Amino acid sequence: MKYQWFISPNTQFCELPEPILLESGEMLGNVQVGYRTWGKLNAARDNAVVICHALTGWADADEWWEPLFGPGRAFDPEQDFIICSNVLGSCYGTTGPTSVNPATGCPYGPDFPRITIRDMVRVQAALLEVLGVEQIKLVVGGSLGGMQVLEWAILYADKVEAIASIAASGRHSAWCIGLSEAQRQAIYADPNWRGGLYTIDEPPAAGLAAARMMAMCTYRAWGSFEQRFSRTVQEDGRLAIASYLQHQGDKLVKRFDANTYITLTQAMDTHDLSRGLEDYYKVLARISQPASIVAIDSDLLYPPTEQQELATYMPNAQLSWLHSPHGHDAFLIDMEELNAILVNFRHEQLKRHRSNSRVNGLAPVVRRSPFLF
Ligand SMILES: CC(=O)SCCNC(=O)CCNC(=O)[C@H](O)C(C)(C)COP(=O)(O)OP(=O)(O)OC[C@H]1O[C@@H](n2cnc3c(N)ncnc32)[C@H](O)[C@@H]1OP(=O)(O)O
Ligand SMILES: N[C@@H](CCO)C(=O)O
Repeated sequence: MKYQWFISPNTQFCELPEPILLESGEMLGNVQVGYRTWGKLNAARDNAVVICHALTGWADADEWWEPLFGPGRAFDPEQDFIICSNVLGSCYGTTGPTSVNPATGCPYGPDFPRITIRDMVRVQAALLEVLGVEQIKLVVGGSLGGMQVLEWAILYADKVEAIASIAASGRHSAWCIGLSEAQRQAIYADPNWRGGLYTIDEPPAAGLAAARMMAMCTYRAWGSFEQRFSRTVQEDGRLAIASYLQHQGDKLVKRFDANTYITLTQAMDTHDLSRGLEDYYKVLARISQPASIVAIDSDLLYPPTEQQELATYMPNAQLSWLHSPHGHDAFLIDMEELNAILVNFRHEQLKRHRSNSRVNGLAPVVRRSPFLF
């Protein structure tokens, strides 16, 4: 089987001018970022909307969040300068385990450094610096994207005007870490894994497929599987649910890399907004931007209690419910409902901005410090 990287022809690339100091203390040089933009940066350089993607996502947000784009929708290229970049450590155009390590001339593979959500956000911030963005209207994302959103609010508090974090938590739970570890062990158990030093023609496909099958069960919900598959047996004799999961596993293997899966799930496991700072609840209290916290009522992976906690301790947060039978992945499925939540939040943000401008007079345009943290 041939590995196929799906990097869309629309992807743009940026070589970051400076190395990135990772949270581990390691310097990562020659960082390339794969990204997309829609709309134009305005003269004040303050109309940016940053979209952060989920675990196996990529920069083409107008594909996987297509109904959220357009006039009057959550993201309007006539008004917004919308940016979505592939995360650090991924295999869709940004430096990660499949990239060539300049020190060896070979792909990093398992030697790619351990990274964190903060490292991902610092890479995004460095890209925005290159693009000339001064101020960000909104940072938005679901799942892994939602974790990045929350880190953005803390790391770049002076740049970020509002956030929308969907189906995410402020620190990865034991439940999530346990599920991720089981998925990684499935990859390690594949004889082709070879400590991560597999070849492009013999990847640990069975292990990665099994990991995806486990993950898919956590991205959906009991009711949605019952409704869709029940105990149906297909003409080929397989249970429909088994056949569906096998299909999802095979599909991921054709578009994703096992070392990348390990790198990104390990990064998610480091997620804790309070790491190296102070008490977790005090850190949540620091997030003072207007925040839309979206909970999916059927989410088994990041259950609503986690978003309720975020909204309780973040001083300007509002909790919205995405009612769906589909579980965690509802933010990629029930997009009209999600769009309505985000449109409503953005309208309120605009009203607040206008009434502040009336009270205070128009704020002068101030040249702010660069994005470097
Ligand atoms: C925010 C982000 O950045 S993430 C970026 C977007 N993420 C992704 O695209 C990740 C991968 N995709 C997904 O997670 C999902 O496909 C979603 C959430 C995007 C969409 O979910 P859904 O529309 O419910 O797709 P669903 O889970 O039903 O899968 C449909 C597939 O299963 C197949 N399928 C359905 N039933 C069966 C069955 N019994 N046996 C075999 N295959 C089956 C369908 O034929 C279809 O195949 P295809 O995708 O190859 O055309
Ligand atoms: N379905 C998402 C992961 C869950 O957020 C993805 O494949 O990226």
